[in-house]
Amino acid sequence: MTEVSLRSLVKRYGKTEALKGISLHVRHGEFVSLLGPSGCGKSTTLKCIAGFEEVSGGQILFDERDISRKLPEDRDIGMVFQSYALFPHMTVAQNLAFGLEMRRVPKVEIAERIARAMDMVQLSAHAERYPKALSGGQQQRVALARALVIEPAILLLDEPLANLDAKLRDEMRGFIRDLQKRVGITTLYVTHDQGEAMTMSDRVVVMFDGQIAQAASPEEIYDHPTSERVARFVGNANILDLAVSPRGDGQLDLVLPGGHLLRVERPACGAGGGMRVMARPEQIALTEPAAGQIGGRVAKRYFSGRHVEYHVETDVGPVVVVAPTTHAVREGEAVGLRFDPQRLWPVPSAEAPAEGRE
Ligand SMILES: Nc1ncnc2c1ncn2[C@@H]1O[C@H](COP(=O)(O)OP(=O)(O)OP(=O)(O)O)[C@@H](O)[C@H]1O
Repeated sequence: MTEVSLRSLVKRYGKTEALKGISLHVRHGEFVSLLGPSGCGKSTTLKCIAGFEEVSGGQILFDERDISRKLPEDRDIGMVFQSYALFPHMTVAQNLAFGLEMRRVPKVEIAERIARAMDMVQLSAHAERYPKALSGGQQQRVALARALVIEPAILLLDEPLANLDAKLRDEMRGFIRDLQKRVGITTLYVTHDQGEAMTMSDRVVVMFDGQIAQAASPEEIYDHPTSERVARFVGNANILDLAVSPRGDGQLDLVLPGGHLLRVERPACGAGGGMRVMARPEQIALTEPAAGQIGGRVAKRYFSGRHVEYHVETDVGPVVVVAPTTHAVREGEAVGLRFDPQRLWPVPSAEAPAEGRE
């Protein structure tokens, strides 16, 4: 197993600075997702690690070895792309054998390793088929087997599920994660799908504009985003403009329009500057009007089968609440909203007014 360290990595394409000095440490056997909108530099990061792109500055280390200048074939990586990139004129077994033959692995061992890899991706019966005789999901499993059969130190996956339909994508998430755990291989996974990143990863790295905005566990990213932008990108977030007053004991007082006072933890990321308050839709309770900390009126109601989403007009602006389907509130009805101070999270905001305003 291998650790990966990126140190102040810079990549320029002409005048475009695709990576603006990113630093990241990926531990032995860790599954880390790079998540962000199109053009934020996810694929460029992976290509630099793989050696398909030359870095413009900074270092890439595998364990303590600086591999920034090594050729891709000398980096000991396995890679899977969005397009399956299997050789169409070769059978599945031949596709897997290719990388091993290049590495001059003895024939007997090649056969054993192919058999093991095919078993790992549960496709042993398909070894003699050609790629076109396989479904998209099966082809992607072959691509995984081909990446793993060379027993690389690191596995790099660039949007491997993007070409699959929604149901298959869900199945493949679990499949890839289980396989990665079994093999115990250090893995970097690129996706713009936050559901994928959250369900599969030990750690999620959120990137914007060639920089890392936050790197943390899925739970930490979801509950404690370090900026409004991360809060909005990962899951649904109500960002509320409330009067925020810092206290001496490391907490913050939030004052609601009706006068209710909520005391919340002051996040380390909010040391100075403006603050807004994040409330996740499923963490707000819908009540009778009199029982709410603030009042509102249901403007829209969307039933999704699993839950109901309410868009509520309130004194602090529109608030989205997700409630169980047992709630039966109609559009136009007056409601109350209750916030759990433990679940409210202040986020620094460039645009928000300074702390302490009334
Ligand atoms: N070969 C290239 N030549 C010039 N600019 C490039 C090249 N590859 C990437 N870029 C630019 O670098 C930036 C980062 O691109 P990158 O492909 O890493 O983004 P991404 O986050 O992977 O996006 P996507 O999800 O759309 O693939 C973008 O502004 C892109 O236009």
